[in-house]
Amino acid sequence: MMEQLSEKKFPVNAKDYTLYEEVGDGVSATVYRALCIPLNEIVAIKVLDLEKCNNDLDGIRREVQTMILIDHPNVLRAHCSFTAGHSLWVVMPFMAGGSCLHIMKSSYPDGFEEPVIATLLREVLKALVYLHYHGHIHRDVKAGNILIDSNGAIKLADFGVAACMFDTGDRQRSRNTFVGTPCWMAPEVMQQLHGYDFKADIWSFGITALELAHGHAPFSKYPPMKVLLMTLQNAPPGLDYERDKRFSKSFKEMVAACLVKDPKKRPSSEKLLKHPFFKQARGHDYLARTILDGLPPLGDRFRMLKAREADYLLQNQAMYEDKDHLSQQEYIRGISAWNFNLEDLKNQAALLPDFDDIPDAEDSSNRGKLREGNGDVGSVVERHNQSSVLSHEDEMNGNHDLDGSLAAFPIKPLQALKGCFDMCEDDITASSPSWEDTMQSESNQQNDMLSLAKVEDQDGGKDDGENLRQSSSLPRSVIPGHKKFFSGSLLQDNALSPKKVVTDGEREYQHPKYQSERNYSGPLQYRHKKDLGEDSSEGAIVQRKGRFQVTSADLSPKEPTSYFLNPVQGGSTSAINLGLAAASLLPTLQCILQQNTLQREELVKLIKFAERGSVNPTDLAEAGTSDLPQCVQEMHGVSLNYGTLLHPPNISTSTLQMPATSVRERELQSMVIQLQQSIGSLVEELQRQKMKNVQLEKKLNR
Ligand SMILES: Nc1ncnc2c1ncn2[C@@H]1O[C@H](COP(=O)(O)OP(=O)(O)OP(=O)(O)O)[C@@H](O)[C@H]1O
Repeated sequence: MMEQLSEKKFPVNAKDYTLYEEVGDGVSATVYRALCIPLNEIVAIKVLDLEKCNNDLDGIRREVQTMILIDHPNVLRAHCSFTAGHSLWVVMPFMAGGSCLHIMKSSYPDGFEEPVIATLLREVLKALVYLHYHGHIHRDVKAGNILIDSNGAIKLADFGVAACMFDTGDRQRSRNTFVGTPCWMAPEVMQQLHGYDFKADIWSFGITALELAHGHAPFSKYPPMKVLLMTLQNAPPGLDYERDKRFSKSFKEMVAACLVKDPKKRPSSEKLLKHPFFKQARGHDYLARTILDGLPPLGDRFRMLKAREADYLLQNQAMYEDKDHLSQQEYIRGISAWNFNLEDLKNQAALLPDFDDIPDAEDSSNRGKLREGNGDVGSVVERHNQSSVLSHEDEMNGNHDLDGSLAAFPIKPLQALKGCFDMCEDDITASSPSWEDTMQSESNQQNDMLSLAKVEDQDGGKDDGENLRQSSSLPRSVIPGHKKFFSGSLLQDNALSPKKVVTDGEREYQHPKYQSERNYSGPLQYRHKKDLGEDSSEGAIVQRKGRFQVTSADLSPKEPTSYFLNPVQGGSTSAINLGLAAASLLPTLQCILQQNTLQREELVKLIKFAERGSVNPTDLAEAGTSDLPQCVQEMHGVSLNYGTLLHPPNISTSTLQMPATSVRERELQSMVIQLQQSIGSLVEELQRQKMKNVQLEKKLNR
């Protein structure tokens, strides 16, 4: 099928297509059913508003390129792409069933039955095996990106084409933007301290399994900031409470194996594919018979869902008053498709109401298992940050007061690290040691290439390790007149950017075959170690640095981007609309943002410094210790004051004889609290300015 498609020449001109009804939308893209007139074929066209993604056009170009070159039956491949006015059109096969999220929303609000889930997930996993093998991290695995065609065939969609959509120039410069969707995002991606690899997709896969089982992802009712905190602090979600009785032990084990906070302990996609849970997976026709049968056409379903969303928004308008600069629609969508950075996240969260009063099964599931493995997180906050003391019940629920959470945020990464990376095997509460052990030893003995070949055989797909090159050559004919797009390697440029940052103490492998692989802007950022014979299941790090640790200079196109990008010249839509009055605020906002970023960088330095454990209490007592991070030196006076507060002269001898490590820990924590407070006030200021900006913008638009 894919081969046939690739033979066809899809025209790269808007006039050759007739757009029909809308069948989906994302952050800044709308998807239409359409007719390709010359080929008389129904297609889907994703129309991206380039004005909303002015800052990473090169990244988008690469993502589309990837989508075109991909060749696997379970991965949605683009036929071609081109610009039309200020939009980018991506032409794809039409997946008449829509996304699993849409199907659940319209017909299975409480999730699918287990055999359906196993069938869906096995197809997704095959896609991940392929992508990971070829060095891609999908980064946005979720039910909304699992598409199904009229025959029940499954394809994983969306290569982060929209991942940059929310990035403004400032955000890019802030160098700490996340991409992905908070509910599905792995803790290490949130932490941003050690880089992440393809195991991040395994976490998202586990969350997607829960989403398919319940009809929604864990924590999906919460604002992003809260999701972030809950993911970092709580024990991983799982299938282990009352309403999950209907699910088998092997399903529970499979989910538990994916949702381990330490990425090294998560199985690779290949290994996971051998999990007994997938034995119950069936064929395409089973899906067509079960979940597609009787569904209205995709366009009608989409219209109904939109109408429901609009109703909901209307009913809850009061809740959102004065917060209209937040995207209400996106929030109601269940925070799917939020691409955000830490600072924006805090700002957004500060403006959202607290939803803690909504009872939720996931919360109750967390009762009793919270703090396992990272039990000190909450207590540290209680000891050291009076402003963010949490009630016991809230803590047990993982339902921290939002303000408290915000206030406490900067202290958390330091603590949460313990939870994320020192997590013991107990995390896999329901996990069967027998499966894990068996898989581990099997995997160690097996030749990865052989097992991969087996997987591909099942698909009838081809993968002999040369696939990347083969697939690179396949679509050369797809876009006439754009050969330069395909000349040379798929991963042609930017790989050896002199600005590439390698995490301390860790090397970045570059196989000669992939030496020209890019190192930023999207999933093609990492290298695979298989060719070296290293076992990827042991967490071989293929990516040490995400696109968002790259400076704006790195992001400047390294080759002409005229392929589809001529209409866009930078400057966000909002900036264009601001007008003079609003523009006068910009320097202030930029200044605040810059300060904010600097503060954060200092914090990260501090955290890294603390991790290295090189701070010694006496060092802290000596002013001007030169090798301490700047922030430690600057905070020196504060640290001593806090030290006095924490250990007043009349406290007990046992406290005075506290081990050096805990003294050091306390001192560092007090510094972090100080930094946190100044960040807090900067964030507030930024927020005030943003509000003003929005009001001015509104006035101007009237
Ligand atoms: N080829 C397709 N056929 C049918 N429907 C599609 C197709 N591609 C996308 N859709 C629908 O459109 C929705 C949005 O598409 P897509 O995920 O690509 O946009 P996005 O802007 O990247 O969104 P997000 O950021 O939420 O993932 C999908 O969830 C799906 O329901």
